[in-house]
Amino acid sequence: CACAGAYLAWRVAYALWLSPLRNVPGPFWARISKLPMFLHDVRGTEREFMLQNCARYGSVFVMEPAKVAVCDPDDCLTVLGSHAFAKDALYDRVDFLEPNVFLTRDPALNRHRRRQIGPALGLHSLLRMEPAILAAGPRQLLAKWDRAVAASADGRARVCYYYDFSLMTFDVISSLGFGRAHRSLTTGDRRIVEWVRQSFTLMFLQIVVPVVKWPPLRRLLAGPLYRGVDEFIAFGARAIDDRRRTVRDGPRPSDMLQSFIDAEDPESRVRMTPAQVTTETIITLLAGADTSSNTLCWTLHLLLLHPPLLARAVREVRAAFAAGHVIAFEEARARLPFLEACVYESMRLRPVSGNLPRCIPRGGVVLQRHFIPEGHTCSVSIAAANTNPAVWAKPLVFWPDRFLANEPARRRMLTFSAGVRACPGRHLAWIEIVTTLANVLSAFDLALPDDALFTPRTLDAAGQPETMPHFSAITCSPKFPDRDCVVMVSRRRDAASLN
Ligand code: HEM
Repeated sequence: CACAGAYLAWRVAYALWLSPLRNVPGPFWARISKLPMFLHDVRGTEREFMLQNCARYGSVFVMEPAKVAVCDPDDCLTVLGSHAFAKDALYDRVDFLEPNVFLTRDPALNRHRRRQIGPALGLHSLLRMEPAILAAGPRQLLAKWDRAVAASADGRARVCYYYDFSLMTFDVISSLGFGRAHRSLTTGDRRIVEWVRQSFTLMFLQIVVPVVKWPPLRRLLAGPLYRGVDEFIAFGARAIDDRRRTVRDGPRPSDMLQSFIDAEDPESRVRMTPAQVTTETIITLLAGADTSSNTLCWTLHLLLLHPPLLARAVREVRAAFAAGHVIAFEEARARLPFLEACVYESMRLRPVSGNLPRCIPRGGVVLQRHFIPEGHTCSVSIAAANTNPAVWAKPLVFWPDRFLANEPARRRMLTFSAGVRACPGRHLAWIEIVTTLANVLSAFDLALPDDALFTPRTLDAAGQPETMPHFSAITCSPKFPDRDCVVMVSRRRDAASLN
């Protein structure tokens, strides 16, 4: 007890008088221990921690004894802009996947791999894959909702869009990455979804409780997870074998799998091994499926909470496209500026990406006039930067018009990160999100159910419609999707009758 007291006294004395961060503002307990942040992480309230402390202490504050939060958009660009701010050493703890583009902290490997996978994820190449994206994405979703409406007693189906968006985005990336049509949204086959969940859980455990990696304990503590991941990797390897056999006698499909197999780093002329191809495909699923589907959920939720904006988006879609026309991405981009602005605004206000932890490089850095020395870490808070009142007018209001014909505002929105490790999957995400929303608004009328808890009339302290609770882990997702992500769907009426 005496030892614990002495240790605590030393921690307090160090934090208040000796720490290089002693003059940086921040909550008292965060200076003393990592525990407050850890508790926010496990409770999924990291976003609140960042927003509240940014409002209270400013754009740089102490979030752990040797770590600062970065909430000013220009500072975020400084940190994200160069490989000098390497990813946090925590990423090294994950060892069940080959070194890959997402987890690696090595700038050389990251650049090399981005040159290999980049072309497949570029807009031109994705537009060639668009028929497959639309088939696994919006077309599949529309067909499912059509069947639900047809089966309903009164032409109004009650749909939980959280699960449907989630299965749909898994189907899109699985189809492109494993080389055959995946239709879990239609068939209910959740094998790949389960494997992805197991991979996420194992990743989390390896980072937080690294003892699960110790061979005598790994099967005991996390046996099913390791088995699931092994099956996932074997599944990817089979997909590559199958593809090699089929292209021997037939045409080369233009999908992500083929692009990854053929990808060659233009500098080193090196291609990926089959194991690397599988790992990168798994990484795109981990990085790209939940992020895209949760963004769809937040956008639809926000539109349902703002009926005049929803009606405006519907009018725009129906004025631009005839009923029954399946809207493709380039068409949507050219003719649906307001819908696009709604997606930007939802990504700004409800970014699904969490904090991005980085190491302070040699020589340290000055952020908001505070010198942060090397050996410390920082965490870019996308949520706080995207709502920083120094940059954004009415930061907590859902106001899509701010993004209409406003390129500088679009560039300030950090949801896909920025700089050297910015999201390489953003074009695929945009294609999925915009084509899904455009086609849904074209085909169906949407309304909140009578028992909805969050409606345009339930207002928060700032007088804005209160949004559903969320859980921030790797992405920020709805906390009670069965209760809060429900919509009544019916076939479209005349757009003119919408208010
Ligand atoms: C709305 C959807 C998405 C959002 C908001 C999003 C956001 C992000 C963010 C913030 C990062 C940086 C992470 C960090 O530095 O730790 C990132 C990286 C990454 N994302 Fe996305 N992403 C989305 C969709 C996708 C999709 C669809 C794919 C794949 C097709 C993808 C693949 C990746 C990869 C591979 C990285 C790692 C890049 C690197 O470290 O060099 N993402 N994403």
